[in-house]
Order: sequence, then structure tokens, then C-alpha cells
Amino acid sequence: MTPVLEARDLTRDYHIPGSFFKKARTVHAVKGVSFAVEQGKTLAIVGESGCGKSTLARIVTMIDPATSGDMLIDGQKVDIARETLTSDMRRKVQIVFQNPYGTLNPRKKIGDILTEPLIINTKIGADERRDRAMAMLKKVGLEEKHYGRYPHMFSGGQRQRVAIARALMLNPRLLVLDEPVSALDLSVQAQVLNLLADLQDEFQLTYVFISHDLSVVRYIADDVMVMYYGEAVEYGSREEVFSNPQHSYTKTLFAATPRADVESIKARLARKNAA
Ligand SMILES: Nc1ncnc2c1ncn2[C@@H]1O[C@H](COP(=O)(O)OP(=O)(O)OP(=O)(O)O)[C@@H](O)[C@H]1O
Repeated sequence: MTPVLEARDLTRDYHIPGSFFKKARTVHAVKGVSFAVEQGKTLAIVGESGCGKSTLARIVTMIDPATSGDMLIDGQKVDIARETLTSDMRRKVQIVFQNPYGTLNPRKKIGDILTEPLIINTKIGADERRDRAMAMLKKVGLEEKHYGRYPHMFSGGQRQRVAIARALMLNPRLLVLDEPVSALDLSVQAQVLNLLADLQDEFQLTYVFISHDLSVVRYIADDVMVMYYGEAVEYGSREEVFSNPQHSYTKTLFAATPRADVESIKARLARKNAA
């Protein structure tokens, strides 16, 4: 089966210009990273601050260019330099950030936030746009009455539901989730993770899930990639990586991580695996 996303040897260098006091230098944020994610699966990318997770997320979402390497969506090559990138290709990948409040326009009503991608990218009429937004609100566990409300009228978990709904409005092939639950309380984290798992089941969505939290990754990932100073030091199935970590950094990372209370997620996944 052709993977939804394939990355081959992706690199990203940042050139930091010099000054009177400092020499110019190059930061190798991502160094030759390769991976593939099949439809309906979740790849978790784990690592501590500064390891290159967000840079990789921005490359995969086509927000930032890569310096070299190849990226394919459904077997089709992406212009990673972003010189001839089409909007059709760009809309195949959507992103949800850690802090939805920072990405939801506070002056716009939820209905406008959800219909905006349709206005920009499609010729769908106003009634149909409204219907689709209403349907999506329900899919993410919100209600029709929320359509006319503003982001500040929602809790953090609800705002993240809105961000997920917006990301899904254009039927993307891939969702990049950049620390999507890190800013939420534990119980709300579990609800949002359960929602993501339900949506994945229903729409056969493919996820790249960026996280520093191994207890979350343990329960949502099919495959895990551990990054360290821009390199993928570990890559394999969740079972392989968790039961038999190879790299000394992964071993240290696992040893240092407390187990969070994600029992409801665990139970849900057990049900999913049994089905
Ligand atoms: N625009 C930029 N210009 C220069 N250096 C950058 C830029 N963006 C990231 N970097 C550097 O690239 C490296 C990787 O950063 P990145 O933000 O991808 O890491 P991260 O793992 O996502 O960290 P965090 O979880 O703190 O966001 C870091 O050394 C960072 O300082």
C-alpha cells in the first residue's frame, strides 16, 4: 500500500547571520530524517525541546521549506522548496497547534472560522458551507449553538475541538498534531485524544503526532520516531520502541517519564484492538 506520507532524507538548515560579536553559523535543525505513515495510522514524533520536532512539522505541513530530501503525499512528490507548490497539494495536510487560542482569530465567530477554508479553497455556496460547518461541529463533540460564538467563550478543550474541526473542513489526507493536548488538563487531554482516535476511525485519518509526553504517545501511536539533535535516533512500531529502546537517549527519556493517568485512552485502545 502506498503510504499517505513518505519522507526521505529530509533536512533543514537555518543560517544564522553573523554580527560584530558573533560568527555566522548554521543550525542543522533536521538531519536526514526518513519515515512513512500509512492511511489510518499514527506516527508519533517524540523528543525534547529543540530536537527539531516543530521544524519537521512545519516541513510536513508545507509551511516551511526543507533544505533537501523528498516528501511524497499519496506517492506524489511534494515541492519541498515551496517554489511551485499548488494549493491542492497544500490542503492535503492540515495542522493543529498546541495553543488553539493563538491560532483562532478572537474577532471571528466559530462559524466563520470553520467556513473560511471553504470560502478560500472551494466554490461551495453559503448554505452548503454552513451545513458542513454545523455537521463538523457535531463531529467534534460541539453543538450547533456554538456556531455563532467567539473563541473566548470556550474552554481550552473546546477550543482545541474547534481547531480540529477547522483542520478537517477541507478533508485533508494528513493531520499534523503539534503537541495538541500539552496545554490541557489531564482529564481534558484524555477527552481530546479519544476524540482524535474516534475521528481517525471514522474517516480513516492519518496522523503525525508531535509530543514530548511519552505517556500520551504510548497510547495513541502505531509507530514512534524519537528525535535527538535533529536526527531520528529511533524509529519503529510502538511495541518495538517501548519494549526495546536501542538508543541511549531513548532509554534515558523513557526512564525519566512519569506515567500519566490515561486509563480511559488505554481502555479505548484495548476495545479498538479487540474489535
Ligand atoms: N527560524 C529559525 N531560525 C533559526 N534557528 C531555528 C529556527 N527555528 C528553529 N531553529 C532551531 O532549530 C532547532 C530545532 O528547533 P525546533 O523548534 O524544531 O525544535 P522542537 O523540538 O520543536 O522544540 P520545541 O518543542 O521547543 O518547539 C533548535 O536548535 C532551534 O533553535
